[in-house]
Amino acid sequence: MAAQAGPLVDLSIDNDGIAILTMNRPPVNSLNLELLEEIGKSLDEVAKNKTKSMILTSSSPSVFSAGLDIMEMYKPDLKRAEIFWTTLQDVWIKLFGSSYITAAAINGHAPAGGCLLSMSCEYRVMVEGKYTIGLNETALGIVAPTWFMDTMCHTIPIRQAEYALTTARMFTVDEALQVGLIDESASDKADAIDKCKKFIRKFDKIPSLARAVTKQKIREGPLVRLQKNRQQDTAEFLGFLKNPKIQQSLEMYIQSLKQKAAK
Ligand SMILES: CCCCCCCC/C=C\C=C\CC(=O)SCCNC(=O)CCNC(=O)[C@H](O)C(C)(C)COP(=O)(O)OP(=O)(O)OC[C@H]1O[C@@H](n2cnc3c(N)ncnc32)[C@H](O)[C@@H]1OP(=O)(O)O
Repeated sequence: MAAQAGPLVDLSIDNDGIAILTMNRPPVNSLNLELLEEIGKSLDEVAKNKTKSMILTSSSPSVFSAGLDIMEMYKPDLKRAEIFWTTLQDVWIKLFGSSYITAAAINGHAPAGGCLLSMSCEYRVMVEGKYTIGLNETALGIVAPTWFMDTMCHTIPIRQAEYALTTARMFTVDEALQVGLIDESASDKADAIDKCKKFIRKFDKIPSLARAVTKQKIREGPLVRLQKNRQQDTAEFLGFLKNPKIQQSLEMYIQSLKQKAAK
């Protein structure tokens, strides 16, 4: 993977007071520990500055995020793996449970953890193209954690979520629109950001405390479930990493990604 040039995230506030959080870990914004830590810090900053809303996007021209960095799971240092997993849990709790308005401008592929980040926002606009979005864990021989599943069930009907999760379904932009996995499509990133802003402006006349408490109450179930089971969830993740069969599957998957990239 290319050496990192520049900061892993960019957090800017536009003239309307909307925070734009851009992931910047080329080539595919795979979520390693350092990127997750930076996303977490940015979410803290948005909350601390009482910014009314945030749009999550990517600096890549074709990938929103490739999901978790597989190298964090392949033959890992277990201490680092534990910190990696708890940092991912923290990011999800901060984003899914945020009081400010959130939207994702999905300007490219969004598999697995990339799909999770976008589903944790309140609104999704995806750029048209040959991009796909979904939770593909079962195709890798992995069981998506319960909070990944909960987030999908919070986004699309449970019947569709069960079918998508068990079949590792990756949705095209049109399919995602049809099932409600995304709310709108856009012609390019600028259009996606504009559409996210239009969504955010819908709340101009809604009292912000009522909006925030309503959001947090409707999201309370999945949040409480993870908060109560955090240690067990982490133990399951570490147990999964110690399984030789899983390590073998990850090795094969890494090889297939590298072969595809070399073509
Ligand atoms: C019983 C209860 C058990 C509970 C246990 C809990 C277990 C849960 C564990 C894990 C959960 C995991 C969720 C995840 O997020 S796993 C990650 C899944 N992600 C993917 O499968 C996506 C893989 N990537 C792609 O499909 C493509 O890269 C794509 C995003 C579509 C972009 O395609 P393209 O632009 O053509 O880029 P390349 O494929 O050429 O890739 C460029 C280089 O980037 C490397 N790469 C890609 N994805 C990843 C990744 N996720 N992690 C690390 N590295 C990645 C790829 O190998 C290329 O590298 P190189 O240039 O060195 O060859």
